[in-house]
Amino acid sequence: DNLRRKKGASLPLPPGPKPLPFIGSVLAIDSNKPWETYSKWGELYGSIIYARFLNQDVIIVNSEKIAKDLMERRSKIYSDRPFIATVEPFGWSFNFALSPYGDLWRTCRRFIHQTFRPESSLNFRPMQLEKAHQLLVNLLQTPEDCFAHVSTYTAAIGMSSVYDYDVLPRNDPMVETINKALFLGIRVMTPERSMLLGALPFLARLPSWLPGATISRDAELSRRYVADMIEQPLKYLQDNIYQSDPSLQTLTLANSCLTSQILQKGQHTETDGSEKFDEALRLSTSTAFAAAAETTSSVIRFFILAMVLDPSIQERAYAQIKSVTGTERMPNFEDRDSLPYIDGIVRESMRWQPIFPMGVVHATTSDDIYDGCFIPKGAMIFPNVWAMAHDESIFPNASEFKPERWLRSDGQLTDAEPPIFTFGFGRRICPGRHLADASIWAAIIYCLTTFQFGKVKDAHGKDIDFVPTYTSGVARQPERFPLRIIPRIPDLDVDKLSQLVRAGE
Ligand code: HEM
Repeated sequence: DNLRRKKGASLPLPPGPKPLPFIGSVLAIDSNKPWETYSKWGELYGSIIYARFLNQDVIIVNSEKIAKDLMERRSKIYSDRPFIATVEPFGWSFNFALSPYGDLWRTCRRFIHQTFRPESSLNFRPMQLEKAHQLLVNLLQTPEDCFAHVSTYTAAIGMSSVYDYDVLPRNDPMVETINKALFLGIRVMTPERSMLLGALPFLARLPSWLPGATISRDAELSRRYVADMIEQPLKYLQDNIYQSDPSLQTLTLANSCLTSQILQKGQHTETDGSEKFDEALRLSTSTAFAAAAETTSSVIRFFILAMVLDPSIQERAYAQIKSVTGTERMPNFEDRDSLPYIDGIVRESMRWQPIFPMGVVHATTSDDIYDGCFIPKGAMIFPNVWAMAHDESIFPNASEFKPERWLRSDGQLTDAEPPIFTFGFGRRICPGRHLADASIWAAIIYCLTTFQFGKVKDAHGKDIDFVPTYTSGVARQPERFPLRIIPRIPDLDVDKLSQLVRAGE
């Protein structure tokens, strides 16, 4: 069973566990934390593992080197996405991040790339700082809604960079729609869960009035929320995109936003007005703002969690900020190179608890041979990003949040590559990573300059400890935890905050 024929030669599949009958192999995996099972298998079988789930070939990759050998160096045949049974029922076909490797994907990817490549992403920095300022105002006024404010911050950046739409400072209806739309889908979009649903497809088709038919009801709700999430911005665009006389066709959107860039390009290409163009426009805009929202906010929540769990880190960070920019102004992007400890924090916030612990699944489009082993066409490739981020030979005491691991003894950043693998691999690597990195840096530096994050205290002034818990699904983030947010500046109010921000501009 462990041998496959290719061009007459028998090559072994990579080592791995014996296939269990029927759905047993999928059920044997804790779908809340599949990376733990795969890491244990790694100890037995090595860094590249073959497993068969139902009738599906799966290759699990536990090392960054092998992930890059396959998905980057051989990206021509490792860039497909597999069929994911939960995509359609949950209304997620809007998301080209899950589309097969083909023409539609290529067009969307090109659209996104032109707006979010490194040089173009710089256009968004003033807007990102403006939103970070709003985040501080929100945290100052209603610190108890911290989690919601972080969502608003990243959704605001997404909506602005994609649609030039300014969200309300709080409780924006579009932001609420995005959050609702993503919440249900994220939980079932893992390949393991989707394979189970694929094997038991009747679950997705049970009438929603049947007691216990949660999946079917969730799917129906998710479809409705996703439709709203796509419709609301489109309606906004229809109402606002052209100046009052549509025959003038003059865009009123900011030049730098994704929609405007695509439309300008579309007006000069043969695809203008075609159905394909419209579809690519719809897919790339809705994917970009959905992909920008909850991902970036999850990283910021992990940062806040790390600060609450070990307050000494914020003190070191604040000491560096004070020594570089003083206390009379907010730092800005030009200060970034002089604040290496903050970059250590940014990198740890990405690495410590990767928000896509199993990356996003790839699939092969041809047979391949790696290290003498056969890799079949159509195999799912699972990059175990968690294992890569917790590789003790690269990150000793990996479960600790330690910004210094990125720093030399003189306090400067080492030459090590930042944990880019948390953004994926090869031709599918996250095209929003430059925007995300700047959003995370801006939020972190603004927060560290302004606030201390701490545990809630009991009646005797003692910290109340808590055990963090996490959401599960294709993306992961901390569940709400109790915290205090204390301004560093005495009597800080909105006016003082504005002065600091203006002085930093
Ligand atoms: C910290 C924040 C973010 C993280 C950790 C993250 C991570 C990822 C990962 C792991 C993938 C899959 C890569 C692969 O298949 O190998 C991905 C894809 C994608 N991301 Fe992000 N992302 C983030 C923010 C963003 C932002 C801000 C945007 C907005 C433009 C974005 C847009 C996309 C798109 C469009 C794809 C699909 C790419 C494709 O399939 O070709 N992401 N992201």
